[in-house]
Amino acid sequence: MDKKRDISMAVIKRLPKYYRHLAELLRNDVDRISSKELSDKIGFTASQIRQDFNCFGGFGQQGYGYNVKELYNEIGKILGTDKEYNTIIVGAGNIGQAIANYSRFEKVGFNLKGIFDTNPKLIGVRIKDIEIEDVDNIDAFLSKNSVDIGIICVPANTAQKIADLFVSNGIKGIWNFAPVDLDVPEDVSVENVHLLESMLTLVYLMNEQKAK
Ligand SMILES: NC(=O)c1ccc[n+]([C@@H]2O[C@H](COP(=O)([O-])OP(=O)(O)OC[C@H]3O[C@@H](n4cnc5c(N)ncnc54)[C@H](O)[C@@H]3O)[C@@H](O)[C@H]2O)c1
Repeated sequence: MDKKRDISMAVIKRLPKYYRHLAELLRNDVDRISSKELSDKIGFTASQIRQDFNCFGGFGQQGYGYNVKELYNEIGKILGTDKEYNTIIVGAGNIGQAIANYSRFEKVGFNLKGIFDTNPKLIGVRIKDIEIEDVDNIDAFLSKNSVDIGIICVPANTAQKIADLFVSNGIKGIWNFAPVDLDVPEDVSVENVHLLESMLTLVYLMNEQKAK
């Protein structure tokens, strides 16, 4: 059975948070946890948690609470962290370099394979063990290397061009940091990280609190 079928985006968006908290419980050698204890830890209500888990078959809660390791593995499978993903970054400026230097991604199976830019001052510079290449080499690179996720860290006015380049080379996942809505075919998934939108949400929430 396809467990992901008909699952709402709201539930899917909560899964990474469950996954992160379960990883912490595992690091702290916690074997079992009830939905009430998870609720105290995560902040979602216990009934919300049970409802979320029921979408995926309930994860076989028996007796007292959930088996943390099993729950962690199951949620990992649903999210797809039981596989590894090859990634490339296009745009090696502030954001691109920050992502390239963030070591946690590799620990959970996101393997950075290439970094591309147009700036001659950056081409040839190494970030960790990867040399930044000219973006003109990207077609050749992608014809030789299998890449799952393309990460867009270029200015907004070139982001669509880079997305088109990814799509034409068969990349099916795009992590987009540029503040534009990309136009891609249906079988290509895009996750936008629009920092300004996030900041505007924060400001809205702060002002709402003040108004109470
Ligand atoms: N830095 C932030 O805090 C921040 C916040 C929100 C959004 N963003 C967005 O993220 C993106 C990157 O931001 P940044 O601060 O890292 O910018 P940046 O100017 O530091 O880096 C952009 C890099 O893209 C390269 N580039 C330009 N055109 C290219 C092309 N066609 N192919 C390959 N490389 C190309 C540039 O040479 C540069 O190195 C932008 O769209 C920006 O709006 C950044």
